Amino acid sequence: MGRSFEDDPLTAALAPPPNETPAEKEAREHAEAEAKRVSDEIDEQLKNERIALKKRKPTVKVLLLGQSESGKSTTLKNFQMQYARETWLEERSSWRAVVQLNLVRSINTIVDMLNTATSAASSTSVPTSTSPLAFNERHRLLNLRLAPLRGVQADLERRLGSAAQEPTSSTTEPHEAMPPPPVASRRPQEFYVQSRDGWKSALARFKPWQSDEQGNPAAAQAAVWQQKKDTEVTNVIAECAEDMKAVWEDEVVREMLRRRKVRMEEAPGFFLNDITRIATRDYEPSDDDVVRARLRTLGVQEYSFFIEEVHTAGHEWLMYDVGGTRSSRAHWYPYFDDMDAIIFLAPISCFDERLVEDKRVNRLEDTYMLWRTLCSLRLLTKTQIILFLNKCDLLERKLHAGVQVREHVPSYGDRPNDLADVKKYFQTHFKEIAKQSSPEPRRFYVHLTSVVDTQGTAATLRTVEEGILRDSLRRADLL
Ligand SMILES: Nc1nc2c(ncn2[C@@H]2O[C@H](COP(=O)(O)OP(=O)(O)OP(=O)(O)O)[C@@H](O)[C@H]2O)c(=O)[nH]1
Ligand SMILES: [Mg+2]
Repeated sequence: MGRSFEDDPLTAALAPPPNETPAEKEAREHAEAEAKRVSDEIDEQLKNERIALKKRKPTVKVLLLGQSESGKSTTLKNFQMQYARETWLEERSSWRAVVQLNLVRSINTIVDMLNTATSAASSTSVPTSTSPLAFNERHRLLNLRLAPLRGVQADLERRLGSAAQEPTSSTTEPHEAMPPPPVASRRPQEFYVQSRDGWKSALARFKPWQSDEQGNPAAAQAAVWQQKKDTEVTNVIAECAEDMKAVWEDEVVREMLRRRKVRMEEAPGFFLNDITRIATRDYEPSDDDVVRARLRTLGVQEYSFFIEEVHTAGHEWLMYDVGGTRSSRAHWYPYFDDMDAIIFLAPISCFDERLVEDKRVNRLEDTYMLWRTLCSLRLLTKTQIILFLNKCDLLERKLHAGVQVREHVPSYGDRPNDLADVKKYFQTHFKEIAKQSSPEPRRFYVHLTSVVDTQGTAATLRTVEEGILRDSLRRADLL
């Protein structure tokens, strides 16, 4: 049986009092009308907010993928430089420590080799197929005079936030099916920083003193200590400038590097041709220096910036930069289902190199494998995937130096070993992989890039940005 009106406690509580006077009734009705007016106002406000929210464009999310050293962080730097100029300028001088570290590491690598070579030269009398390198007292002196740079490297590494752990090859045996070990795989070890907010927390230790830190004695003391350290490091580097230049430009050293098949110019964070400019007491990194500076990424790091547009209020962009070594790739997957676009970096100059973390694997083969996997994922059928065939400048340099693609990529066959043909071949190959592995037909977006060339990259980024935005808005409307 249904309950009567009087039985319902809520209705009873809201009902007017039974012995209400006309004045009380009038006051009550007035209060109720006022409450309704306020309630309607709130409803209207909520409705407007909902409409505004619907009108507001969604955040654009982009994931950068590719093997280690493919250029993901460098692409992100280009986006920052172009669209988050203020943050970029705030951070720029903090990159000095990274550039200094890159330079010092390169010199220490050469000095290490020189040490080994000079002691071997003085202790061995075994005849070699090539004439012995003509090391002399000058080389021994250079070794001695550059010794302080070891302390500088250790200090910079410690302060940048993490012990340097280089990914090592799981085996030293060459893979049977692979061509001989690549010349470019012998390179200086590099340094990485792991932090949730990417390079920000690493660079924070090198930020100039902020006036808003006044009144905080601990921060002030830390800043004084940091400044003292910065000055010490910079002084040692400046004092070694002439010797660094001498060792890098030395003909015997160059010959030693050639014989050992070490191509310093192709290594990440190459600054040896800029010693005179960088090894000074008042060195300030330029935009190009920051773009070329190498700091390896571990984990997944999020960066946000706002891109203004002429006809709309603009959009917030969230970019996710990931570590590309094999051990980092497990972290990629959770980010796949929420992205508007993926920019995949394929470094096509690496056709004759092997993975640092596994010397059995050719870097181009590894990139093909990643690309194939990405294109085949059902989860990504609606995600725009943009391919950057990157490091075209290094590709050109290699071809110019006479490296033959067909010796490392047998399917290249008898095609001419020139830049245009090689680029065309790779482009077609990646397109074919996408076509064969995609579960549904998808558009092939490709750009031939050298992301260290900031001007050229700026134009590419504008095209990419417009394409991603168009797609993202179309999908937002469909939802
Ligand atoms: N010459 C040349 N160097 C490049 C290019 N792209 C990137 N580099 C350099 O290659 C190095 C590696 O680039 P990163 O952007 O750090 O590579 P990543 O993909 O972020 O690597 P991980 O963080 O290890 O996954 C850096 O020193 C860059 O300056 C390019 O197109 N040409
Ligand atoms: Mg990176």
